[in-house]
Amino acid sequence: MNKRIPVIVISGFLGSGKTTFLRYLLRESNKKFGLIINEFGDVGIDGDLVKSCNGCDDSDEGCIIELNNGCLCCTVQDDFIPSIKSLLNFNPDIEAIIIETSGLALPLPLIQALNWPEIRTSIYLDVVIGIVNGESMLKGSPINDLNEITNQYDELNKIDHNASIDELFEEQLEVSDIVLISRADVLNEKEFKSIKNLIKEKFNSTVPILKSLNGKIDLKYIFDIDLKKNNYKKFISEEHDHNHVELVSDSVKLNYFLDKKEFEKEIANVLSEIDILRIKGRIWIPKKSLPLQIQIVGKKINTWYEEAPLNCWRPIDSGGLELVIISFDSESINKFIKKIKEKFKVLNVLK
Ligand SMILES: Nc1nc2c(ncn2[C@@H]2O[C@H](COP(=O)(O)OP(=O)(O)OP(=O)(O)O)[C@@H](O)[C@H]2O)c(=O)[nH]1
Repeated sequence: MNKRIPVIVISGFLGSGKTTFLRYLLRESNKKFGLIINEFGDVGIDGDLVKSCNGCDDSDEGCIIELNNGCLCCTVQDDFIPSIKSLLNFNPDIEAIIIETSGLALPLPLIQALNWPEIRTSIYLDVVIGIVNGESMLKGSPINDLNEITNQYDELNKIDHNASIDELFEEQLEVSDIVLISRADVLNEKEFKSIKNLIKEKFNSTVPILKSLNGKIDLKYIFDIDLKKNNYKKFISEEHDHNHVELVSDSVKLNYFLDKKEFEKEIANVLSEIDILRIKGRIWIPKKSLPLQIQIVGKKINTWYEEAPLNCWRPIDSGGLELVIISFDSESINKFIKKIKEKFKVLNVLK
């Protein structure tokens, strides 16, 4: 009989640090993983960022499946089960499967699906990791700048998103066997402890709550069997609401010339006028051999040069930009795209 393959689930709100942790895990563990990367937005930036870490090159993509449908928990039958089957069929030598859920996915339906008859003889759920943005939790919310963002929507008399964000956050943490507090590098000891206590009290949690410094943790918590709690098991038979935080996303490609400094300055200016939840993508700067990776959470801008896979979009002979933008409503995304077209020396807009 075949050995069952362990499955590791990584969850956490948008921008909490899931891909950063996954990249660390892939680089540091000497294992062959199959990966399912679920993203919100039609351009797979996260998948591109993990390809180089997983030892897969462009000709070996069978071990990474990218699902850009925003919510794996809603497409279990159509996407998730076939993805698990395909990983197992094409990569009989994988030692574990890692699922990075989108920041909007409710982990419970996914966890329950791992027990479906079609796949449960081949795999088993090993550990659920919940990641929390430590910097934003200092302000009392899983999202950076939530107050500013909700003020904007209150003014527009739109919707109150707090309830569903809280529910999503709660479910992500309730089912976790390990909680990682990201951005521990920018927290002092007192701040880390206060967030840890808050999580412990709120969720009556006895699971390990660890510091994650740019994804770095002690990996014995992932691979040491004795430390695992199977915390999700107590929720497995419960009926849960399947309400979602309503978000929208769009993407933009532009041909333009800017350097790194100018880009960061201009984008900070745009973001001082418009609140956007999450932006990711890359820009190609003329004469630079590597693209500049762009990661923005709230107003926090992070950039670095790193290769992108050969099959991703690139401008032909000039500089260019490709961004995925995620927000609570399309109005602010449209405003954002309009602004960057005005501010940057755009040559043409590509769709
Ligand atoms: N300083 C610092 N930055 C971090 C840390 N973890 C993540 N980040 C940054 O936070 C941003 C978002 O991190 P990601 O790992 O892409 O977050 P994510 O949860 O995968 O985001 P989504 O895919 O949008 O849900 C990036 O700019 C990261 O470099 C950390 O521990 N410290």
